[in-house]
Amino acid sequence: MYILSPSILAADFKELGKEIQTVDKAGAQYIHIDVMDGEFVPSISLGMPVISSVRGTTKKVFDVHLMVDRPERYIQEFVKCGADIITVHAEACTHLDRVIQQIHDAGARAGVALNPATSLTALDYVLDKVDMVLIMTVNPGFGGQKYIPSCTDKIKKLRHIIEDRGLAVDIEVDGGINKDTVHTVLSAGANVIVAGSAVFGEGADEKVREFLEIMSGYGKIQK
Ligand SMILES: O=C(CO)[C@H](O)[C@H](O)COP(=O)(O)O
Ligand SMILES: [Fe+2]
Repeated sequence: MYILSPSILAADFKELGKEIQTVDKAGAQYIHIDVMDGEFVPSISLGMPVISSVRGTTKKVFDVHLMVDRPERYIQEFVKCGADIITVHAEACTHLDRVIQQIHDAGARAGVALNPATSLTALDYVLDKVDMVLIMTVNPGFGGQKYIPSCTDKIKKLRHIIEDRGLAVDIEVDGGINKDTVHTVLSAGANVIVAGSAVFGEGADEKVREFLEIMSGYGKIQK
């Protein structure tokens, strides 16, 4: 099933609730929320109070991408403020297996993100324990960057591994996804599409519909 997860990093923060409702009404199934700590990545974005305050604006899935060192410190709090999926970076966790367990114990779905330079082998012993893998298609930390072409092969390889092992793990892609690059990642095997700067701005509702229309050419769209 194909899912669109607009990244609010590119939204107008003074109208955040309305921006979320616009993409919700247009059919986006997830809302992608980027949390940056100024340590794991250079920038600082937003945290729990913002997530709590927009939680009431939509019933859609909050897809929280933690670009945070040692995320085990915050899992329970993010679930409490409304996260439905929590994705942690393999590079930020000393005990990745334990953090995945912690996310599930807190009642959320668990994702693991890999930076462009991180090998798929980081997933060898956890792939059967996660709900989603996030393949970063830019170096994390900022919106509006260019898609890194070497990530395409990684998405393809991961799709083969998931199929070979008979698993039902979603492949999310994040960074530089627009109406051109989305074809590349969909053909490679991604099924959860994050897009920030290609969605928010003028006509966000129309852009969501355009993405969903493209995605429907590859398979069933999740309702
Ligand atoms: O995780 C992220 C950055 O680290 C964002 O989700 C991503 O960059 C989305 O922005 P864009 O679609 O503009 O590239
Ligand atoms: Fe993200």
